[in-house]
Amino acid sequence: MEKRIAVLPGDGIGPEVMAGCQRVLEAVVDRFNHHFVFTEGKIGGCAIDAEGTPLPDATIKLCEESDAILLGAVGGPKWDGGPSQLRPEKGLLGIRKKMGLFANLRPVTTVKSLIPASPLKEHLVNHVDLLIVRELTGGLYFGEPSGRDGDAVVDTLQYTKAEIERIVRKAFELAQVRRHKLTSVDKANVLESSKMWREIVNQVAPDYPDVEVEHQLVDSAAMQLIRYPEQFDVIVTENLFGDILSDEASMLTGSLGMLPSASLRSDAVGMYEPVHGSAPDIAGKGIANPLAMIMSAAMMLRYSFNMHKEANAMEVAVQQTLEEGYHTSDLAIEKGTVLKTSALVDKVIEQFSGNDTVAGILETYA
Ligand SMILES: NC(=O)c1ccc[n+]([C@@H]2O[C@H](COP(=O)([O-])OP(=O)(O)OC[C@H]3O[C@@H](n4cnc5c(N)ncnc54)[C@H](O)[C@@H]3O)[C@@H](O)[C@H]2O)c1
Ligand SMILES: CC(C)[C@H](C(=O)O)[C@@H](O)C(=O)O
Ligand SMILES: [Mg+2]
Repeated sequence: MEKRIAVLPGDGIGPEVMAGCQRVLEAVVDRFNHHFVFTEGKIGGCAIDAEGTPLPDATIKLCEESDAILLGAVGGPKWDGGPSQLRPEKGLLGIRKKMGLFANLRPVTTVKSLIPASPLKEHLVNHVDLLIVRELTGGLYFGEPSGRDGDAVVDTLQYTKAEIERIVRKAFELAQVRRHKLTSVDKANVLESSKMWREIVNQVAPDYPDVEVEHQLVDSAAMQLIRYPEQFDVIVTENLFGDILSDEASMLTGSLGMLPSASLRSDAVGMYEPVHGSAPDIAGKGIANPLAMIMSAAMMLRYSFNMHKEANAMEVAVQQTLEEGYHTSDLAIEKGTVLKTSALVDKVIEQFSGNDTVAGILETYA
């Protein structure tokens, strides 16, 4: 099956993890006779340098004409301090908005071999498997007015009922196919937007009688994620809270370099982006963890292309590689082997021929 994939590597470690991800994808599709056409576009700092804008028209056109988008990361100190329209991050926010990608799914799953190294191991032995559903095209990131007026500064937190309802319904639907629990996170003791958010969750809840609903205030939820992470199945929350809670939750897996994400709308088109950023402190060293990017591509196979067996094979390959002790230096595995980015990608690819579990998945479905 032919699929057109827009590839936006971006800045810093973005191109490093994207290169690895594409190699794994090519290894997977070879086995299934798919035909993926990868077309590269510029976004973020590299686009500012080349075209004078973080989101060139050509990149928007490429994304609009593609079946799915892979995004590495944008930003870095080189572009800090410029005017706000010339920030790499504007390119990322712009493409999310332009493509209407309102639902950002950020799964957090612990890996067995990483648990012994965690200070939270008592909780992680019960295997944490939660999903943060972050609203992605509204809230403080996009509200107007936003800007400065002399010594005053303003950002606006704005949502419509329709924007809240569509993300809340998406989260309920996801809870229905998981463990039937939804935690809505807000700041309803202070914010009017959160009060409306909570009302809407309660209004639509009767449409999903098989889902248990609870509300948590965001400050307490941040604490609960560390104290008792097994309590969560699906968490739904607004844009900024979701941004912060997902970086926090990444530590349950051992590294920010482990968290993938899918940015979705109502049809099959989606953008797949690791939760992490351009990691300027390690960029260019060849040591970035490519697994978040690789697992984001697995989400693309699942959500945009309906290729569940291929997605399973990619995810199992990643798990097995870690179980065998191979990892990048951001993770701590007892008696493990630290590898550079491209050597770890080689190990993941080897799983497709060498590992019984992955080979089994491939054989069963091929
Ligand atoms: N989606 C995105 O494009 C995105 C997301 C977050 C931040 N950013 C941008 O990235 C730049 C740097 O931001 P930051 O330093 O606050 O966050 P960051 O996520 O880039 O890095 C935070 C820390 O995590 C480490 N890290 C992140 N990803 C890693 C990986 N794959 N492997 C190993 N270690 C990894 C980094 O080395 C760093 O120590 C900023 O310009 C920011 O705006 C972009
Ligand atoms: C770079 C930034 C705009 C972005 C966000 O806040 O959405 C990032 O932190 C993320 O989590 O994807
Ligand atoms: Mg973030």
